Amino acid sequence: MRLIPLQDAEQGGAWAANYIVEQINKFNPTAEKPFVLGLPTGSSPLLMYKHLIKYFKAGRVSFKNVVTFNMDEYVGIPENHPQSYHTFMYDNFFNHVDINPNNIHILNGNASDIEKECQQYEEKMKSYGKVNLFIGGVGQDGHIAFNEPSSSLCSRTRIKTLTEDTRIANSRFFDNDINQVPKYALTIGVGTLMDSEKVLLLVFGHNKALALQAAIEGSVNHMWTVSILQTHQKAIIVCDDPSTNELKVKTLKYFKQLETDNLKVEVL
Ligand SMILES: N[C@@H]1[C@@H](O)[C@H](O)[C@@H](COP(=O)(O)O)O[C@@H]1O
Repeated sequence: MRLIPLQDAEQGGAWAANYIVEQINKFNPTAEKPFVLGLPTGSSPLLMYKHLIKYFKAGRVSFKNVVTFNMDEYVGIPENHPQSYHTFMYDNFFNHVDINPNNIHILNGNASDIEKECQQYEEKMKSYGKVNLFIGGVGQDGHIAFNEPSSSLCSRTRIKTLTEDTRIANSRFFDNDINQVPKYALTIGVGTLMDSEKVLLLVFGHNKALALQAAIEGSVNHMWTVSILQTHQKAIIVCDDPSTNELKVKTLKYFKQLETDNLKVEVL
């Protein structure tokens, strides 16, 4: 696993956006052979999207031949609800770039047959071969997508019950009222994420320090689903300074030395 310890979320967002641009351009996608990109929501990727839009407008990247799959979506709120992940993605990214709407995939949390919806999502992903790069965040309890503690580390796309911790954390988007936060979500599984060719996680803020420690220094454990990335061949975690609070000084020093040449951020 690579750890990219940067100063703040601004640098982290720019680093991740540059990495995505580089990966897409290197792949040289076409309509027949698109680049498949997995995408997250939440506050962690906001600056990354901001930079991606800027790089698109500067002509550094095109999303014309990029196919996207989102990680998750709430169950039981309308697609056009201000806090749905559909709304988030169009407002913060899709409406500002040249992506073909037919190439956008987001789970339908209002599907009448949830099981079928999840199975078709998996099949659609497989129809492209694999996801080339999945971007993610992490919850305070170490969840990736909505794979809450004790999720099977081999899980596939399915419905999950959100923990109280997650609902409290996400209530900041719902007038600080936990009762407005949906109880369920559809989410890709841990296994689904692990099938991606590359995974890049964004971890920012002191409230993510325990999750980052579990991810880097802990043992692989279903109570911290993020820890499974230790068994992925090509995983990168981009983090800011406050999120490293629980790491050993030695651990942080080691990664900083390893990545000396890669910690310069091009915020164009
Ligand atoms: N399902 C999402 C996760 O995919 C995300 O990683 C997490 C952290 O969000 P934030 O980046 O806002 O801290 O929130 C939600 O629970």
